[in-house]
Amino acid sequence: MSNTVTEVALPGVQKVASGKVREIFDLGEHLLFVASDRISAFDVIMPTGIPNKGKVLTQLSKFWFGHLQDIVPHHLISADFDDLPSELREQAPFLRGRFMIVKKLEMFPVECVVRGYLVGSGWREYQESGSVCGIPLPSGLAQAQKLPEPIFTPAIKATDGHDENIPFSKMIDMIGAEHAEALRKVSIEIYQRAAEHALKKGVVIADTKFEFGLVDGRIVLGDEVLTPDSSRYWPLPEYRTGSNPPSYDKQFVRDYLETLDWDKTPPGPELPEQIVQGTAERYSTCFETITGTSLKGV
Ligand SMILES: N#Cc1c(N)ncnc1-c1cnn(CCN2CCOCC2)c1
Repeated sequence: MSNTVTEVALPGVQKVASGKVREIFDLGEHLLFVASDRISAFDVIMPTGIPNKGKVLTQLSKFWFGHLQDIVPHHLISADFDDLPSELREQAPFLRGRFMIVKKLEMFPVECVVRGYLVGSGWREYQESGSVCGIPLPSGLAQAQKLPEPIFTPAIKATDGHDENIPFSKMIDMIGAEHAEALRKVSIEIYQRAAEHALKKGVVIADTKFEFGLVDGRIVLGDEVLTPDSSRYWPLPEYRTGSNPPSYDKQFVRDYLETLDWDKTPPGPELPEQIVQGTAERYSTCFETITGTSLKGV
């Protein structure tokens, strides 16, 4: 069984990008996205992986791409093992379930963030200014309160790797008003569709980040989509306003790390087996709750 925590290298395939938990490879006509089992907490990658995390996040993206394709086309071509090139099927069996073959897009250099609830950096900014990313909000909102309407708060990837919120006016300067307005509209629409579906299943999707690109001048949804890595997932039964609600997927890890004398800088501490197994169960339960299907057999 390969180690799906360390960076993936694939025979005869060029790696074009590497992120905290994913790698991107060039297959020639298409790209190959590979999701590892790495997990980060407090922006630090843990040395211990979560079994099947990469598979869960890949299969969740596949589900959401299908669920949203009547609103916006997407870049996913296949996540089926049989569609991999034969040398990868033979030499990288660990890819099963944790990869996406995607169309090459002309990417917009903007992260399209939609916030449905007042939490995180948005809550901190609201406390100081009564607004989020320059968007004025009603007074008297509580932490984690559902916003009257979802808000669109674009961001760019700063040189240090962190996300930097930008005003919508800067997004217009970067990509033009027509594309900026189209991305804002479609981002809010697909967030609302997904949040409504998840809520019926007992899950709050508080906010999320989309990425888009162009193919033949048409807007196409890229990246991963509506996963617990790109979104805040909260279990509805534990949702309360007035504090930071527990994360559906990462709370076990966060609570454990808070018991340690760790300064939240790398390297992260090893995770005990019961934290690993409990988190793995949360991810597979999350997948089954959202999709209504089992991960077995993927
Ligand atoms: N998805 C996808 C995709 C694709 N389907 N085709 C070509 N390239 C990419 C690609 C490669 N890297 N990234 C992340 C770029 N982000 C942009 C916003 O800012 C953060 C970084 C996307």
